[in-house]
This record gives sequence, structure tokens and C-alpha cells, in this order.
Amino acid sequence: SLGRSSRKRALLIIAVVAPLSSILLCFICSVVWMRRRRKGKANLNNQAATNRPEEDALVWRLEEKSSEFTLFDFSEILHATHNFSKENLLGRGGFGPVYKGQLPDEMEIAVKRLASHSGQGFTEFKNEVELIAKLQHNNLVKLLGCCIQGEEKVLVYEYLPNKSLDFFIFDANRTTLVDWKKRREIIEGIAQGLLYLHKHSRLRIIHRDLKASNILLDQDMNPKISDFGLAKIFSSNDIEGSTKRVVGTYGYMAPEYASEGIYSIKSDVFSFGVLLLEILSGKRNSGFHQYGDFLNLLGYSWQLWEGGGWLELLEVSIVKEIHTTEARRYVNIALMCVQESADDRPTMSEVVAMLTSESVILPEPNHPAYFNLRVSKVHESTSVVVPCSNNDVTITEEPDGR
Ligand SMILES: Nc1ncnc2c1ncn2[C@@H]1O[C@H](COP(=O)(O)OP(=O)(O)OP(=O)(O)O)[C@@H](O)[C@H]1O
Repeated sequence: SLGRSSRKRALLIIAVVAPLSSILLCFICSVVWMRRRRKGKANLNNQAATNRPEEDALVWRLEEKSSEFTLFDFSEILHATHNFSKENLLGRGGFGPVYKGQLPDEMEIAVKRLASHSGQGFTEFKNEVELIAKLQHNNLVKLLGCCIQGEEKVLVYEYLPNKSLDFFIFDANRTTLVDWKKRREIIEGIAQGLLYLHKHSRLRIIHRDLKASNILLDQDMNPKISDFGLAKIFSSNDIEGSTKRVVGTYGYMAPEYASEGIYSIKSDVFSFGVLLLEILSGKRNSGFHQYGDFLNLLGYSWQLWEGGGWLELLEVSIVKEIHTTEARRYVNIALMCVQESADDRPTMSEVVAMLTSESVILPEPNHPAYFNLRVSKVHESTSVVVPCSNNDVTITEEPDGR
């Protein structure tokens, strides 16, 4: 009877294990099949790609460089986004709409469809693809792949479910969802992401459009810097550039970049400083808001700093959570970042050191001339591209409404 019962048990185990292992086998086969299919499609896609040499070269380079990078077929993108349906629309940026999508393996994605009328479309797209494909950091949005087919240029990113930072910090109903502890983690995450771009990635990258709407939040509210289409690659000796076409966002641009088109890692530091003031205060630097005598947050912050009333700058919900010494330190760091002279601003390595160690002594920030400015026409928080002569100050017009 002992033998019979162990035979029974063996039969029972076989009855349970056999179907399970065949399900597992089917699953592995279908994953392999899907991968092969995608690779095959990518190759077909390459052959079918337009004959423009620039595009061909891009496709070739992508294939060679990054094995994790997927070249999607346009039909896959259409399927994932329900034909770019309204329901899937996440929002519109300076270079086109962004849609939520889902791949056949249920992975959620964000699909950025480059507007065909974007003046700098292909170049911006090409930069973005080339740059992000190489970057790996916890505080950067991951680019999963792209699709180039005829006039269609599409970027596929990991989907981040918690929207962007501006959605929380500038809305009185949501601002309490990000307490001081979370804000501190967000500030440090952004600083680490930017430091990686400036220093620790293989390339030197200047973001050029850092702002609250370009900070996306994952399921744990960790910050991820997005939108690298405007960034530039620099060789290790080249830390500054100049352009006749200023690309950035009103309110976040360093004075030398806005007026002369000069950008450097220090113009990113300026934008970081503005962002830091916004996170501390819950107020936008530019917009229709008026802060005392000043039409922007920078002037207002300087006024409070010099009068010793900087505690007033802080968002009311965080005032009770933050120690006065720590609050002063953060305002001090922010004001150092937005100093008028790029040379006076700290590097992101220094910023990270100041943020993470209380033993780092902070110098007093220099009083900038724009403290006295009454900026009257700066009012948008959307990326703009403005032609810029190296002699003229161009931030005088309102950007086009979209
Ligand atoms: N990876 C993503 N996951 C989830 N939502 C995203 C993702 N990327 C972008 N979005 C959302 O799509 C919208 C448009 O984003 P996009 O980056 O194109 O423009 P923006 O940052 O709002 O503006 P601009 O182009 O002026 O910088 C935003 O609401 C953003 O939150």
C-alpha cells in the first residue's frame, strides 16, 4: 500500500507539473518569437526608410550602438496608441504631442510624435535619440526606442505615471502631496541627474531646457529629467558654446543665454537655481504672478534674502516641516545658482556637495543687477525657440501661443 501511495503521489506531481512546464515553454517561445519579429521588422523598416542619407546614417548608427534600443514599426506605434487617439493624449510639448501607449507585452510607454512642422524637427529628434539612447541614470527618463518612417518621427520613452513636478508644486490642492522630505529627495535627484549629464556620463551634455514640467515623477515620486532634444554634446574640453538660436523656456534661461545665446553647464545651473526656488516656494518664476514689487520670483527672493525675511519665501505647507537653518541653506544654494555671472555660479558637483553635506560652508551669493529689473513681458513656461543676434537682447517678445 506504501508503494501504491507513492505511485499515486508521483502521478499527481506529473499531472500538475506537465501542464505548467508546457505553459512556461509556450511563454518562452512567444517571447523569443516576438523579439525576432521586432528585430525583423526593424530591419525591414531600415530598408523602407527614406533615402535621405542623414536618416539612413542615423538608423545605421543606432543599430550598431545600442542593442537595447528598439526601432519600432509605425504600425506598432499606431496599435500601441490606438491610432494616436485623443484618450491617449498626455499633453503637448514644444515639438509635438505625447501619447500614452501599451506594447503587446503590456509594457506602458510614452510616445512623443514630432510635429512635422517643427522647424528643427529632424535635428532635434536626431540629437534626442542619439543622446538619450546612451544615457543610463536613475534620474533620467529612459528612451526605449524610436520610429522613423517617411515624415513620421517618433520617440518612445518609459511611461512615468505621476505626471511632472509642476503638476504638484504649483497647485494649491496638490502641494501637500509633496512634503519637505519628498521635496528634498526630488531636489537631490534632479541635482544628481544634472551632475551625471554634466560630468559623469561619457559625454558632456548641457540640457538647456531644465524646468518643472521637464521633471517627470515615477510611481515612488522619484524625479526623472526628460526632454533632451535640446541638449548638446560636448567633447571633454569643450564646456561652452554659442548659438544664434536660443532654445529654452522663459523664466529659466540664464541672462547670458537669453541675451547672447551663450550656453554652458553654468546656464543649466542657473535653471536649476530657478527650479530650486520654485520647489521651495511653490511659485512659478515667470507667469502672471506678481510678487511684491517684483514681477518674478528671482527678484522677490533677493528682496527677501537681503531683508532677512527669506523664511517667507517658503511654501506654507513646508514651513512647519523644515528646520530654519536648513531652509536658509537651501535658499542660499538657490541664490548662488542664479547669480548673474556664470563664473560665480557653482558647478553641479559643488551643488550636490552643498546639498548633501552640512559641513560645506556656503559663501554669500552676489547681488545681481536683475534684482532691480521689473520684467514685464516674460510670461510663458513653454519651450520657445527664438532667433538671437549676439548683440541684441531678444527676450522682449511674448512667445507664440500654442
Ligand atoms: N515619459 C513620460 N511619461 C509620462 N508622461 C510624459 C512622458 N513624457 C512626457 N509626458 C507628458 O507629456 C506632456 C508633454 O511633454 P513634453 O516633454 O513634450 O513637453 P513639456 O515638457 O510639457 O513642454 P516643452 O516641450 O515646452 O518642454 C507633459 O504633460 C508630460 O508630463
